[in-house]
Amino acid sequence: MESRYEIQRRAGGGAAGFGGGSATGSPALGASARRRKTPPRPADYKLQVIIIGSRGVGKTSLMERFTDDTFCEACKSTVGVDFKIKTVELRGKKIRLQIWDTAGQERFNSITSAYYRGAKGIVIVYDITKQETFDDLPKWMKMIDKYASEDAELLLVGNKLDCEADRIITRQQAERFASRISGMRFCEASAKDNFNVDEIFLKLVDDILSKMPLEVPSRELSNSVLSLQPEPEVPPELPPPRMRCC
Ligand SMILES: Nc1nc2c(ncn2[C@@H]2O[C@H](COP(=O)(O)OP(=O)(O)OP(=O)(O)O)[C@@H](O)[C@H]2O)c(=O)[nH]1
Repeated sequence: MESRYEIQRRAGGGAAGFGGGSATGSPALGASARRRKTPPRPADYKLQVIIIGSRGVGKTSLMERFTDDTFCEACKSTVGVDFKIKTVELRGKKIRLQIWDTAGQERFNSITSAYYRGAKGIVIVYDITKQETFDDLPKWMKMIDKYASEDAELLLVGNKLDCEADRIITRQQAERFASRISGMRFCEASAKDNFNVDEIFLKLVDDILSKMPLEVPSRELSNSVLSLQPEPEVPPELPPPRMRCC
């Protein structure tokens, strides 16, 4: 699939994620080291999530913050699509999450649209400091209607919450937008400050899993999401936790 499309691979990017691991071991390893190595438990599920939204809203930054806990101040624009893999455990299941980061530039729509179909979850990002990125949302919704699976979970994310002083789009505006779309959740985040980033992806995965038949006792389901990572510290200028979506 990759060779059919233009895929930009950033340093440390997704290419290594597929088929990764070194189950067969390397000749340089001693026999005892090889014996000691326990093969990782295979994933129970493989899920694909796609991140869409206008140019420069922080799609790549959100993905990289979640997968590698890194942030790039001056990133190159994504060309076509990129992806990263992260394995998470939720609801007693091991999930191999494949995150597709798409280019925001319209000229890549014919490439990126091919990745909507397989996505169980779609993160639609705008920049809270840029009106045009919010005005573009109906355009992204049209792409979803046209190319995505009907049962894909939708999450609207207002990114760059650390730039509160430059905010143009109010939380209420975005909440109104999300409330008009059936099943769409809404959340504000900051890839830069690592605020609400884990929550975005984990909540989305949890919503996807909640629609799948799982053989897990119900008492295990109650404390699944967010037990993976400690709650991020809330910077003083950010809204109190009860305002957060995830
Ligand atoms: N202040 C702030 N800047 C951010 C945040 N997230 C991303 N940026 C910056 O915004 C710029 C664009 O970020 P990207 O992650 O490349 O945006 P993108 O949506 O992937 O852009 P395209 O690939 O062109 O579609 C970069 O300079 C980032 O450093 C954030 O949460 N806060």
